[in-house]
Amino acid sequence: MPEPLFEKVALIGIGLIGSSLARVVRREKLAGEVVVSSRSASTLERARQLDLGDRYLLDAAEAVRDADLVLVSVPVGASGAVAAAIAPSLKKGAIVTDVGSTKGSVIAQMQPLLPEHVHFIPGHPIAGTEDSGPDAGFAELFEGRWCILTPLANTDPAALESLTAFWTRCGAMVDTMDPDHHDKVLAIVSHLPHIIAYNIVGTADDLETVTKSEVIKYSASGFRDFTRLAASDPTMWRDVCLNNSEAILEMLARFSEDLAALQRAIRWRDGDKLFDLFTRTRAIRRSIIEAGQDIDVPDFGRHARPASPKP
Ligand SMILES: NC(=O)C1=CN([C@@H]2O[C@H](COP(=O)(O)OP(=O)(O)OC[C@H]3O[C@@H](n4cnc5c(N)ncnc54)[C@H](O)[C@@H]3O)[C@@H](O)[C@H]2O)C=CC1
Ligand SMILES: O=C(O)C(=O)Cc1ccc(O)cc1
Repeated sequence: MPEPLFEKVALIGIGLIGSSLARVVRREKLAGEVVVSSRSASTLERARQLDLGDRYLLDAAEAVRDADLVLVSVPVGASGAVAAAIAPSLKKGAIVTDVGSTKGSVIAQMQPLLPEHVHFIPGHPIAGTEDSGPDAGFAELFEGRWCILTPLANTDPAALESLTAFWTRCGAMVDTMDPDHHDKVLAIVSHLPHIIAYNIVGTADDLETVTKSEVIKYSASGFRDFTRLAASDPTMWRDVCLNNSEAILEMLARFSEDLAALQRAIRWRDGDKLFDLFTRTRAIRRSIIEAGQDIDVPDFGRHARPASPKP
């Protein structure tokens, strides 16, 4: 049987991502002891009912005491407050990591507050759903998905190796990346799609000439796909927008320019232009499927395990 990778793991935040980590850590026996901490007593009680850990503490500072691995899974805007709370009780040599969707801002908030005697290695699993809270998590969430680590200039290679081994045992494939580059890449592949979804669903909701019941009744699958993303957690996405604003605004500017070009092609009945764009974008979808990254998020959370990644 494989050895636990860490003696004590502390989970700060036990929502979709924290609880998925708790479940996979338990299933794969990656830790001798799992300590769960949450800001709210009701969430902590729910985590206890779901049997997500060995101990449950409202006090994050108490939870991280003696922990070898600290996993921070809170909205990115709360990263600084969590770092301030846990800093005084972190064990020498502990690995502190996070799962936040933005990296530059999380590093700016946490790094200055964490003691030099810990290994801070920011991270981001590219895996999730539109649901939130401890009931929403599942052990298979990270299977076949990428986890991006953004080590800092002085990151200890042995600590990076341990964290890489951890994510690999959670089922993920690990890549390392510069934090600024991470924020640019994620702005286009994740943050903009959510913003576009929030916007189109908001526009439909605001229409005067089409009623809300018509939007619901006749929603084609294209619109329904947008509503899934637009149902994502408001706190989390407010924080993503405010904490990666530079990259998001840069990508939105590009997006708006390209949308204006598309609008122009429609107005001037430039069928060739439309056909060329739609052909190019169809090829992207096919490449995603070939790469085995076409996991159907709405289904695998609730009904079935994800398909194994293709080699
Ligand atoms: N939901 C998703 O699909 C993904 C989310 N992420 C990132 O993971 C992190 C957690 O997201 P989820 O688990 O989805 O959120 P969630 O809403 O399901 O859980 C958030 C947890 O953080 C706690 N929390 C909220 N505000 C807090 C505060 N001010 N101080 C301390 N704790 C606080 C909540 O009590 C809860 O336990 C976020 O940074 C998000 O950007 C990363 C990948 C995917
Ligand atoms: O639900 C979806 O389609 C997602 O895109 C999930 C997701 C949300 C945020 C992340 O930082 C990573 C993955």
